[in-house]
Amino acid sequence: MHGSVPSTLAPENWPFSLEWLPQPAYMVGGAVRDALLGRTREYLDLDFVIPSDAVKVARAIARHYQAGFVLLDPERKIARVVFPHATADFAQQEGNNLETDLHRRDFTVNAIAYNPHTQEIIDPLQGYADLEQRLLRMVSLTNLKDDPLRLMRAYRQAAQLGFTIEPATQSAIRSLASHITHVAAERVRVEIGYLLASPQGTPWIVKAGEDALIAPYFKNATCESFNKLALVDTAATLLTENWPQLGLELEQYVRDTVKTTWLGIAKLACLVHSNPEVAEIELQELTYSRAEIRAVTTALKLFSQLKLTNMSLREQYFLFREVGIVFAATVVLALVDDTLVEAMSGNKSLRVYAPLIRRYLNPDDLVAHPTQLVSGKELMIALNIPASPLVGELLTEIAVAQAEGKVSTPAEATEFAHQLLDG
Ligand SMILES: Nc1ccn([C@@H]2O[C@H](COP(=O)(O)OP(=O)(O)OP(=O)(O)O)[C@@H](O)[C@H]2O)c(=O)n1
Repeated sequence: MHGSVPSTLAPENWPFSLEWLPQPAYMVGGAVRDALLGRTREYLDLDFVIPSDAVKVARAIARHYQAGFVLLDPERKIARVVFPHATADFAQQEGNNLETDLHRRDFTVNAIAYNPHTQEIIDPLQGYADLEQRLLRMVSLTNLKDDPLRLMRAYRQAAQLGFTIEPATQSAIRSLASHITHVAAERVRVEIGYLLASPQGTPWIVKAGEDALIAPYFKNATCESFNKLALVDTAATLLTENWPQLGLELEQYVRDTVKTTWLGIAKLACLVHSNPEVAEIELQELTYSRAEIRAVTTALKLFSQLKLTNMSLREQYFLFREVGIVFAATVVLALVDDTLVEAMSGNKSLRVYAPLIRRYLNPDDLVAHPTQLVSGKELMIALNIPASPLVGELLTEIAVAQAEGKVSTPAEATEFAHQLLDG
């Protein structure tokens, strides 16, 4: 039918032997879709449908290969086997036959099955034709309604695959938009995370916004907020071209479990309410981690300070202390703001931040990266003072003096603190 079956589907490339699968058994979902598209995946993520005993099969494979086993859904009988470089999910077939199972899925391109025993492709919904046209077409409106996360998955998959959403599907999504709030916020957060993670996601999160899927989470986001997302991508490219090290930082994840890069943090800062307290509530509702919430609110709070010219060394010291590792994301936000406010050419605007960026990237710069000349304990002994907030204040003043070049040795630092006390 579609020529030869791609070799990426072949059991030789699986983390387990075909012998472990009963007959019949089917591979479905993203792995089949991507193989037919010729897309290679960094991480192998296989989905199997088995008419009966799916959990039992998964358990046996996990045991034999000493792989991890997770019972994902005891009711629907779905289990996961986690190999060092791959994951395989085994689900009990829904309904009496494979066709019924495929008819319950989200989009036609995700409803193509492959039988590894016979090497047959089973495609009752003509998903292959949609793959060729690079179209995401719903299986049915009812299916979208049954699991409204699928509304958001459409935009995310369109972004990742470089597809478009078929017009009737898009209308159906619009008509069901209010259903998105029936889905666990955590699942929505994951999809939004993908859309914010790369420039390919930007036009699609804008579309999701136009189709009323984002408003329930970011109630105050306006057209301007969405327009800023593309500016974030541009600003990040500009920074990366000029300071590759800063570009690398933007790609770093804030936390491994919640997949948000610093670039994602800058984009979240564009969508949330400009008041950090309201922003915090919005992000909490989407189940963002505390580290991520703090990153967004810090960037929001500090980006305008980066623009101040003639900042004293003292002010710069406190700015770096507060901004910490959110620096790159904060510069991005400042650049975006410049573009909006002054329609400046990027390069001209970049120059404003160059001195701060150079400090940040220089590990020996004492304003951005102070070292501790004396510890609190040493100070307490040398000055004969008890533990109190005063010790912290003295340490800060020493660090500022060091940044200003007034002290550079432990002895000078102690003497400086002595004078402060006496004065
Ligand atoms: N809300 C969902 C989630 C998944 N699926 C079905 O389950 C398959 C596997 O889901 P998942 O692994 O989440 O996504 P993939 O399509 O494999 O794609 P990706 O790896 O890009 O997320 C999908 O292809 C689709 O057939 C669905 O119908 N509805």
